[in-house]
Amino acid sequence: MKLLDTINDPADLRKLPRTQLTPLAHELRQFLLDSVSKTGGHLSSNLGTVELTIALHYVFNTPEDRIVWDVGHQTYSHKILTGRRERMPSLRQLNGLSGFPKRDESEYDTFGTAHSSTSISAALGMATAAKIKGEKRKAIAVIGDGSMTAGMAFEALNNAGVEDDVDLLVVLNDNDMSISPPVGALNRYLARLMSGQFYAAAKNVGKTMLPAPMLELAKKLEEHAKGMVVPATMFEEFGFNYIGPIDGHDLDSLIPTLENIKKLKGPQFLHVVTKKGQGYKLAEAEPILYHGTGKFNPSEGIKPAKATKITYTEVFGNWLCDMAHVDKRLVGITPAMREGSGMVRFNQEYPDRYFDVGIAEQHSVTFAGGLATEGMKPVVAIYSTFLQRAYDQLIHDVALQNLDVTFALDRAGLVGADGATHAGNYDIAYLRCIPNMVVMAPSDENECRKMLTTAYRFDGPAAVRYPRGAGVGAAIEPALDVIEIGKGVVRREGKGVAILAFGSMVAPSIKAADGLNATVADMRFVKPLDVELVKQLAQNHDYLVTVEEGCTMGGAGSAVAEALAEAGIAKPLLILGLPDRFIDHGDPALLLASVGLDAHGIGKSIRERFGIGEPRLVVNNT
Ligand SMILES: Cc1ncc(C[n+]2csc(CCOP(=O)(O)OP(=O)(O)O)c2C)c(N)n1
Ligand SMILES: CC(=O)[C@@H](O)[C@H](O)COP(=O)(O)O
Ligand SMILES: [Mg+2]
Repeated sequence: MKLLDTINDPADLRKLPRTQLTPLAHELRQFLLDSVSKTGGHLSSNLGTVELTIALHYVFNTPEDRIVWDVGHQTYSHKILTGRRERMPSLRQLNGLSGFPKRDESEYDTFGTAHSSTSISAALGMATAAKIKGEKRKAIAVIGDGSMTAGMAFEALNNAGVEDDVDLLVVLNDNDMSISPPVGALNRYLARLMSGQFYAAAKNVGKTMLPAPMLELAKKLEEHAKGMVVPATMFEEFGFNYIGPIDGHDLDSLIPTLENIKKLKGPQFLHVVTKKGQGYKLAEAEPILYHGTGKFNPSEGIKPAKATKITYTEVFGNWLCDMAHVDKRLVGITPAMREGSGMVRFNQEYPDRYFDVGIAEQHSVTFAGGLATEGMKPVVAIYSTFLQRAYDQLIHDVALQNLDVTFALDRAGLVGADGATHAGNYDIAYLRCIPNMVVMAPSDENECRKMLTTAYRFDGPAAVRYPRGAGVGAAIEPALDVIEIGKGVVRREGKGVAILAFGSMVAPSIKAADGLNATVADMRFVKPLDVELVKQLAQNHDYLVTVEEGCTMGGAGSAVAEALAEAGIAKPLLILGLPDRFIDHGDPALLLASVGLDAHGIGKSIRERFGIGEPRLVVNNT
């Protein structure tokens, strides 16, 4: 029997002798590779945290001690060791295991994560609660070097470092990678800590320039460095007891260190060094490719995808390069999502105008604002869900000053396997209420390109929101043409019912309209809304329907309702979109169908609401 099969919860793990942990790690790594290659998922980060996960559950008394995993994309080993091994084949599928920690999935998932850099704040909250309630337990935040770049992580360190009597441990899992290669001064600093050069530099500086007491300090630094218990200026300055760096794949190093830390009070900081993709050569060599995978054969590795339809992300990436070619003022900004946002080619072709600012959505928006004040033309490529982080910056630092920033909002609407945390359901509602903003939603790839150009040429803040994956397969015109701002187009003439569709919902609405003989308008603009078109459709039809892949509350349908009310038009109006609940992970088409946003669902909702019968089957008897 395999060791792994005997572990149904961490209590079983803690019964094993230390000598069995290394064989267990081998089994776990093999299980991960087999399992993720069949389901898809976040592979490299999980392969890199096998030993760390075993060590944490072995040393600490989970779930009594709380572990908060930052982002949570590295928690598959944690799921396997906490009673969910047999559910791994359902990972990220409808009604299956989530790809992230979820409080309602297991008591070991102490905090829901997926957006990065929240773990230290949450663990500090837990440690503080334990202190107030007089309960003895550790709260442990496990955070990656990429996630450590976010302001929020530093806000938490700043808060925690002065709390001498909280039982908090921050484990920095430093694999020298974000999704893409890591960026910024923090990364440089961590690299210096790891190489020990920092201490050599301190010593040299001490010898040549420093007065006697500082020389003494430099000597101490060197001594500590040799003993691997290194005072790291920055984390110590924040008030943490810094320990490390230690090898995060060496259980003989991890376990005694964690056992020692367990006895210490106050904020502790353990710096662990791991390798993304550890143990699977292909992932070690290409951690970016294996960060998030589909299904693949582990003995062959990921094969280049067969040419299928171009994705919206690629439409954006190509547009960005074309626009940069004709306008030297263009700068492209990504908060740590170069690959996902389609900016690899732009990075290669325009390295001086490409800015990966780290996982720093707030900064990315204000940085763009600053660039715009100087006449540059910033394009911020950002996932709809991550722009939520920068809402104040969007209002205060861009829109209020009417600055010329283009927002390319990827992953708008349901995203599928990543689930509710990553779904871009709210951007229409949160953008349309901001003065000065222009908000567009393309119905196909060609319209997307035109809208990006329109947003870019518009002298003010403008957003184009487009979904994950491919569109309808429309031919893309190479020209950089604009469309008229605030104008929709009628795509199908019909009678009785007019469907006012936005973005990705235009295609299924047209299909639905065939069975209803309804009119369909591609509204194109959420803001400014084409009020004239709304009035005209209201005049010529009995019923109006709006359809959007966004929350119905405050969304594009609400905009239409407001316009009708403003014009004093009373017309039966059905608003279709995403309901007022979080929608879990699963296949995107199934998810859309489950909320009635496929052609069948749209047609059905319209018939039911307005009492329109099924289309009669015409039988040709001749
Ligand atoms: C707020 C936010 N922005 C962006 C992301 C997308 N994202 C997920 S993992 C990741 C890289 C994290 O790097 P690190 O913490 O070092 O973990 P690793 O992938 O190296 O294991 C990014 C950018 C996110 N989840 N949350
Ligand atoms: C964990 C995380 O936030 C990212 O890795 C995310 O899963 C990427 O999503 P896409 O696959 O849509 O780029
Ligand atoms: Mg990392």
